[in-house]
Amino acid sequence: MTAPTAPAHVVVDIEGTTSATGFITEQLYPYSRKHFARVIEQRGDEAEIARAVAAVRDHLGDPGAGTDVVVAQLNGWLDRDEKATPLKTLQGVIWAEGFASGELTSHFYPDAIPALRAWHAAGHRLYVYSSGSVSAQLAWFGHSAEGSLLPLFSGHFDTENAGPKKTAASYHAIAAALGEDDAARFVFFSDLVDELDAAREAGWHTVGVRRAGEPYFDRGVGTHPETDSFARVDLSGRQPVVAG
Ligand SMILES: CSCCC(=O)C(=O)COP(=O)(O)O
Ligand SMILES: [Mg+2]
Repeated sequence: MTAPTAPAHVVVDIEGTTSATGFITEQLYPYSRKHFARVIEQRGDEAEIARAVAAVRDHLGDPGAGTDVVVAQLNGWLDRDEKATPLKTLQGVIWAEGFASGELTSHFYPDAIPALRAWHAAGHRLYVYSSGSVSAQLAWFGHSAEGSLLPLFSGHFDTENAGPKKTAASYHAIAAALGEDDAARFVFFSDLVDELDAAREAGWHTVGVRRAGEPYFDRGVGTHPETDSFARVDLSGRQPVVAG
């Protein structure tokens, strides 16, 4: 029998975990709202955009829905902060434009980047699993105040390539995509207890990130190990340890 080893795959959520939800809802959400119609009209032939628009029309049960109807649906999801995959896909495309032009920069809690760098330097492989689309993730991590963090990451997962975050099957899908048979080699960081429960059900280690001022702070993280900072998390042992 081989001895259990330290978690090798560190998977992080974005909103409420590496980054402030308020920054995303106050800066990125209005930016996407402003550009939905233009992107659909001007770039609607691109495969990713066409797929997302078709998914909105499917949802509406109206294959001929015009741009105004599609945009109304997108804005409705945005108003309710529903993490619908077509909304997230189109936001990702729009935000990528904003980051590329310099209109947007990403936000990270002060402890996040040093910890990500340290875990990467210690040999852990880092991944993102977020409701934000892979395009959005690439733009976000590619444009931090400290430059691109993308070299730290070995892969990106979203609700399109892995599935919904509150379902254990999605965590199994990520492990399968990475060719990792041992679920205990994963540790997932999130601010949302339902996501942590799903990861735990799949056999992963979990760390609940509970930062003051975040929307899910009062809800707590159930029985998952809890931290208010990445700096308190030690990943050198068989399971993550949060310093008291
Ligand atoms: C810049 S990435 C996009 C953030 C976003 O739209 C989102 O829904 C993130 O949610 P999560 O908590 O799953 O990271
Ligand atoms: Mg989150």
